[in-house]
Amino acid sequence: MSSNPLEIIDISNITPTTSNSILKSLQTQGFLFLDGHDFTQAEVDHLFCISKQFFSLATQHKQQYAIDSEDRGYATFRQENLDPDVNKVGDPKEAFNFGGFNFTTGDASNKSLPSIFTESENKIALQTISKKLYALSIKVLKAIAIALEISPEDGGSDWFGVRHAPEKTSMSTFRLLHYPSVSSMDSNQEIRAGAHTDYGSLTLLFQQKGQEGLQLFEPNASKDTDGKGTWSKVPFVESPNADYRSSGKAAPIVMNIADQLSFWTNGLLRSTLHRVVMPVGDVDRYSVVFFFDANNETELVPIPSKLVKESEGKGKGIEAITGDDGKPLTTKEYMLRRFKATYSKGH
Ligand SMILES: O=C(O)CCC(=O)C(=O)O
Ligand SMILES: [Fe+2]
Repeated sequence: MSSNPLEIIDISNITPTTSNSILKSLQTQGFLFLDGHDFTQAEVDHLFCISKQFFSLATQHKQQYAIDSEDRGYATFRQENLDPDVNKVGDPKEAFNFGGFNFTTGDASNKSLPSIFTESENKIALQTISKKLYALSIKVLKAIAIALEISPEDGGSDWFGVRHAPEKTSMSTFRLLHYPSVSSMDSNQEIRAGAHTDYGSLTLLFQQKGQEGLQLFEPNASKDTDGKGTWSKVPFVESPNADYRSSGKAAPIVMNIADQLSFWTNGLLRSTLHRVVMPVGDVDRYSVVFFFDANNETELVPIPSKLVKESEGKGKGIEAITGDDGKPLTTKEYMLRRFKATYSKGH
């Protein structure tokens, strides 16, 4: 197994120690592995099976569900470009986005869905997974609120919870991704997903053994790099907990901080640059990503925390994204700005 640069944190119980370890990893690397979640391996296998079946459909069929202005639906090969300054032809991948969630039911509100996602067993699996992803994200945000010592008068450990209410609209997106193998592409391209930071609150990611390629950028990770930083591989890891492995729990889930949580904390938490590179062998990569965002009208204002106050002016703070009129942007306004720059062919 390749070496792992990230902490693996068990979040089955949110204690002050767990909360502080989460905060520390998110301050230094912006990435970590979550263990002690309640996803089973069978559930994750089913999810990847649904994904594979969808992507194996004819392109013409998939394009009937073309991505819309709300970022929902199918993005075809090379439609998305996460690093347009460097990549002129778009990323060599395809994706399907579910959005407009009601997390109390787990239902997305895409205008139409291919039948593979609505067949009863698959539909129930997708609803269950969406609800679990919501619950896991809220749990992590609660731990972050505890570590940030937000006082009860200011909202306490529910500070994030009220801004990520399950039934209120948000831009949260559940995304299936497929990066075709090199041979099927006949290309020398090395990057599968260009370098970028994510846009919302936090991101959760499932990947499969033998299909690695995700890398994160670590500034000044090594003295050899002249202060420029290095790209570190994010491997697939098994749980270090033998009970979890033997009881059929899924492997630890990759988690990273996205831009808005970085803004909210005056840059105390790092929204880390990451990318996906080609694998060593000739393999496809399937990954599943959950981008979790605050409710649409949430204003991007600093979190009432002493730690956040102390980092004012030190990191990428709110001032970097306030509108020209000096008013704070809302979550949705910020997301729409970023989407505009990401799609090479538009929606
Ligand atoms: O496929 C992956 O591992 C990462 C994808 C990603 O970073 C993204 O879609 O934002
Ligand atoms: Fe990303």
